[in-house]
Amino acid sequence: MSMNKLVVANWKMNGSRELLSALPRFAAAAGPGVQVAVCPPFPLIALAVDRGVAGIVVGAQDCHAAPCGAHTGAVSAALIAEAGARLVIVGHSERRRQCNESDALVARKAAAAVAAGLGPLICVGEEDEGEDPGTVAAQLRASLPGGAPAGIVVAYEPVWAIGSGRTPAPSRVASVHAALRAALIAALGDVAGRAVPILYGGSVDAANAAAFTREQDVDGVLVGGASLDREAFQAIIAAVSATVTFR
Ligand SMILES: O=C[C@H](O)COP(=O)(O)O
Repeated sequence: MSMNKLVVANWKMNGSRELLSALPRFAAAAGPGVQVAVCPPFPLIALAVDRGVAGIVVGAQDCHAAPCGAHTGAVSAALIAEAGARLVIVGHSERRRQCNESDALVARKAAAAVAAGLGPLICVGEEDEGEDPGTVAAQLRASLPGGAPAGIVVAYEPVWAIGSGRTPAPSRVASVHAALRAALIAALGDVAGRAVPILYGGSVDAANAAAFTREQDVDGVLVGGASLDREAFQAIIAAVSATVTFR
């Protein structure tokens, strides 16, 4: 049995057409059982897909909750899927903060993603260091789409760790992930709840990535700043690959 890992790059409002030339290098760094995904800004999604790099999944960073309509500047999940993306980040803390996105809106966006055939990567995380893991689990419960949604990924991103160079101890990440796993099992049932990958995000780098992904229920990492540096992201993929075990 393999224990697979997922390494996701969130370029945020960064990156360039030129940086897409690094995709083959990222794919080459992934060992067996490791899937790499890259989420560039919207204008680069179709370009990234058109590169046709085997082993790289392309994703978006947000979608609108409505299937279509008069929402100037917004992008629907269906159009993201048509561009060739396979997943979409929803509920990132930067959008929750900067765009006042609520758990209920995140849940609607996740539902829109599922309806369009995309896997929603739902982000949750506490604002302040040391908050009860139950707070994060409650945020996840309120951010999940209804029904029996397919393709969900969850990312635990403590807000205080994002872009700060500070990280929680791997054991703290493991305890939050355990609470998130329990919430997923309660909401989706045992089999579906256990199948959802739960990623850690927040100041992940090549030096700490392996320590997180060795923990129980840490199924990969969501990487911001370090994913913009070719060498750094390649090293993160390699470090996570080294933690994959087969038995
Ligand atoms: O989506 C990525 C996270 O916000 C983490 O960003 P960071 O790796 O720059 O801390």
